[in-house]
Amino acid sequence: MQTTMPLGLLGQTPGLLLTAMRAKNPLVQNITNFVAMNIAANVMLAAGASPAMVHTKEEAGEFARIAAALTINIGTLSPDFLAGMKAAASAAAEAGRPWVLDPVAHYATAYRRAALAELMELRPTIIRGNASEIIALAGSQSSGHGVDSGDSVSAAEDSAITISQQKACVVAVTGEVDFVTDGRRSVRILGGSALMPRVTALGCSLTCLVGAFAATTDDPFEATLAALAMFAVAGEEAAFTASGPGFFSPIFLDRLAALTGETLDAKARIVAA
Ligand SMILES: Nc1ncnc2c1ncn2[C@@H]1O[C@H](COP(=O)(O)OP(=O)(O)OP(=O)(O)O)[C@@H](O)[C@H]1O
Ligand SMILES: Cc1ncsc1CCO
Ligand SMILES: [Mg+2]
Repeated sequence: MQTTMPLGLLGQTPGLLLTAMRAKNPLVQNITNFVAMNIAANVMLAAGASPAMVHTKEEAGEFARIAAALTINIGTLSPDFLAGMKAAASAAAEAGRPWVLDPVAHYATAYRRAALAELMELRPTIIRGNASEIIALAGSQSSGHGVDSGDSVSAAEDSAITISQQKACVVAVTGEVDFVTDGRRSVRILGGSALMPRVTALGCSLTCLVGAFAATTDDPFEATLAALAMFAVAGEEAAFTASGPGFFSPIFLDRLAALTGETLDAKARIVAA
């Protein structure tokens, strides 16, 4: 691991957590969007987790009591999805399970803004978004266009720290260089590929994978760091052979599946922020 972080800051390295995650094969409930459902499930299976896309209000709360972690993504929101999200997040919190929020384009419409405010009341363990989403979540002016970011991660770092301290949660901002903070510890993760934002729903899939790691350790900061490092290394490796976004997707799945804990720790580039 190429890290300048003081060793004492990391209890479990991303590689150790990857090995532990695969051994556990955690059942993760994902209430995600229609665009992401298939790719996110494939990403999780390739990485070594057990995804279940269960969202309707009649069963989402009941299922959250069975699952080891829950992820919620507002990308293609509807009243039924929102009711399922609220039931599941409440049940996860009651059962002491971690839940991860992906606030896709929450700034775009009044309906999304109101829904996100309701979900924030249910206290996510981890929030993962792109730079525009995190800047807007802190109440600042962002330049997002639809679901895509128009801001740099570096411009979102202060917002991420503010949110993590005010809401007592881990916040991850992804982009060319990722940033993760729990309000006390902050790191940047280098790697990935410029092809990744040209394939839809990889960020949404990463949110689901964060859930799998959050089911593996009691430290949501280290869980988030491990999932982001796994994407960074597999993405960088996939880009060596991918000719464009089309072939990147299947090669990326193969790299996720082939990545060992040892290789992850050897190749991860994590820098204290
Ligand atoms: N320019 C880039 N260079 C390297 N990696 C990148 C780049 N842009 C994004 N990534 C990586 O792509 C993954 C998805 O992050 P991104 O910020 O694109 O999510 P997102 O905008 O929420 O995506 P979506 O909404 O389409 O799911 C992360 O692992 C991130 O590190
Ligand atoms: C393209 C798109 N539209 C709503 S959600 C989604 C997936 C990427 O966020
Ligand atoms: Mg997104």
